[in-house]
Amino acid sequence: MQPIIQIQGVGKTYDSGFSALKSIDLEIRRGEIFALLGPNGAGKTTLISIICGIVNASAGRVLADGMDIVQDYRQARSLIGLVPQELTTDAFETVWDTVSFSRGLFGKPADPAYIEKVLRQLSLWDKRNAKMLALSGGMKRRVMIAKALSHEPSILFLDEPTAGVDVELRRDMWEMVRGLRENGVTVILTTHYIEEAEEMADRIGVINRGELILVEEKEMLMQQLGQKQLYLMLQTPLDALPASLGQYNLSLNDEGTQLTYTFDAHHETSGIAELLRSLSELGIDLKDLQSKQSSLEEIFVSLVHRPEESA
Ligand SMILES: Nc1ncnc2c1ncn2[C@@H]1O[C@H](COP(=O)(O)OP(=O)(O)OP(=O)(O)O)[C@@H](O)[C@H]1O
Repeated sequence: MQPIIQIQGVGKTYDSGFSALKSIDLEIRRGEIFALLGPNGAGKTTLISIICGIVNASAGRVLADGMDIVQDYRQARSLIGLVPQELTTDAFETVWDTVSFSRGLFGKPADPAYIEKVLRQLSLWDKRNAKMLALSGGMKRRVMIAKALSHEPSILFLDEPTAGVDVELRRDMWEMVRGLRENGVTVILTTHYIEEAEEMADRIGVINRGELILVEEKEMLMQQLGQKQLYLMLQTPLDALPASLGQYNLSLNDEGTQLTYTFDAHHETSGIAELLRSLSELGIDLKDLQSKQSSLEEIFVSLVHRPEESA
């Protein structure tokens, strides 16, 4: 199946001479949730803006459902909904008018039943006659999503959708994004919340300093990273690991004062209970213990802070 978005050799050098994107090649699959993860200034917004026709690429091309976003701009753009980072609405307009007007901008005939459905989905129905200025920040953000969905796009871009929103709204957004995917909408979100990518995405792309440094299935990433460590601080230092603990994946550190037990976080039984029993049988007393999950965060941090780049 043809990818819904094909990004081919896309580069961007701003007028200032700053090279924000090097040469990006990426294909977005139909119906997936793709998270573009990267630190501030990595180039996420620039890439999205190019795909949405807001910023011109300096090199390369982008196809949306096979259509060139420059040559076939109108057709390609009508497939795309964009929820930008900044809230841009007319303060004195009502929610209903704002969202209906957006639909009109794409040349779609009015469809009050569809607008109602979107507003209800986003828990905005009760607020339909409220003026934008009277809404809370979270509600305004919901309106931005409603606007982006108003013309029934098959691709939705969410640029930092949950930056600065409360936990409840974040959950609602995730719920909504999943609902959209069930209806066949492809969702591309940018985030620097690793938790968000972990929770939502089918695939993850990591972008740093204008380069796409990794694109991977989330499950694969999590499997590779699905290790957990348990640190056991000992009352009395050990000279060496007792032979009877050989069955456990253990290492002795910090001059014999700490045992590190590594286990598979996805395995049903961690082996922790047995290990603690074995230690107790050997008379090894613990001062403290701590567990740590190796997470997407770690791979992300290690990827974006590669030693050769920090030099
Ligand atoms: N119009 C512009 N002129 C010059 N440089 C720009 C312009 N717009 C963005 N940049 C620079 O390009 C780089 C990438 O910016 P971009 O907004 O794409 O990053 P981002 O990954 O979306 O970051 P954030 O998470 O902070 O939104 C940054 O260094 C930014 O300062």
